Amino acid sequence: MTHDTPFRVCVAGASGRMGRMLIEAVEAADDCVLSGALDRPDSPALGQDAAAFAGQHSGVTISADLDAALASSRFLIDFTRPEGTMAHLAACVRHGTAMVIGTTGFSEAQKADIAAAARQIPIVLAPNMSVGVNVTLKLLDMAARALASGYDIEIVEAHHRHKVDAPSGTALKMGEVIAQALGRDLKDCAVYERVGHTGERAAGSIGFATVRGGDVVGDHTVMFLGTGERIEITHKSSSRATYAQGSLRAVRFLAGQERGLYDMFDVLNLR
Ligand SMILES: NC(=O)C1=CN([C@@H]2O[C@H](COP(=O)(O)OP(=O)(O)OC[C@H]3O[C@@H](n4cnc5c(N)ncnc54)[C@H](OP(=O)(O)O)[C@@H]3O)[C@@H](O)[C@H]2O)C=CC1
Ligand SMILES: O=C(O)C1=N[C@H](C(=O)O)C[C@H](O)C1
Repeated sequence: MTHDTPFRVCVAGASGRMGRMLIEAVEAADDCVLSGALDRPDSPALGQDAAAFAGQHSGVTISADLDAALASSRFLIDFTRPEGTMAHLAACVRHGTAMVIGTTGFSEAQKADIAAAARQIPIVLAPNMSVGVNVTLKLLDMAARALASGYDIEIVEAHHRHKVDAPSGTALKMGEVIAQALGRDLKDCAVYERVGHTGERAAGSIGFATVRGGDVVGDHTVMFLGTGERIEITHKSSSRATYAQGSLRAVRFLAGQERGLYDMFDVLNLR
């Protein structure tokens, strides 16, 4: 698929935290135009101008009419909830619309459905669109290989009080990258909670801890805990703009793809 600029971009979850950030980013980008803004049928935002929250006028009205929005769009950026994304996915396949999916919390079956849809349309799926987090994933791969024995690995993440899934998609991806670097399967070594008489730490496990509160945009720390020393690799987001800018890089990348499932390593040439 190749597309002429400006890229016609529809944003799902238009009145959400990320939806608003994405609408501002699309409006500000020279090579993109906002062609649709979607929200749920019961959303109080329906009928409003998509940029009204910022005191601006985009000329695009927030609607729940998926087919109408996709008919005039070549790309859908979706940061909603898994059930929303799955409904949008089916419609994008019908319309041949490329998708950037930032939603987290998918089940294994939902991930398989996304991979199946990517046989027909191009999709970028990533739990974190920021350049910094994706570079951090590469650092973690290197650290895990170098510290493969003698170091216990724990992943701690913190997010705002409104986040509904845990651990974060980013923390899970960090766990997957580390497990893969160590030749393990995260499913076999992840420990998601500890309470009561837990016994000693299981050798080779990867532990997760979740903090929720306030307006934390997104903090992730991976600890490699050895004897006599520990290494901590931390990424902290201070603005959602980095996720929005990463999403627009994904749109530009998808403009050159016919079909297939990609992630931000593909977009950022980090593979
Ligand atoms: N990949 C990345 O870089 C990032 C990923 N995320 C992920 O993006 C997602 C959204 O985060 P955030 O913007 O903070 O969440 P918000 O709750 O602020 O926004 C979600 C939006 O999606 C809408 N929505 C919810 N359910 C559905 C549905 N079933 N169908 C259609 N629309 C729906 C909401 O509408 P309503 O308000 O009416 O419910 C709202 O407009 C989360 O999964 C989060 O983890 C977040 C930041 C970065
Ligand atoms: O819900 C959020 O806010 C975020 N979600 C993503 C995740 O689950 O990893 C990315 C980022 O951490 C912000």
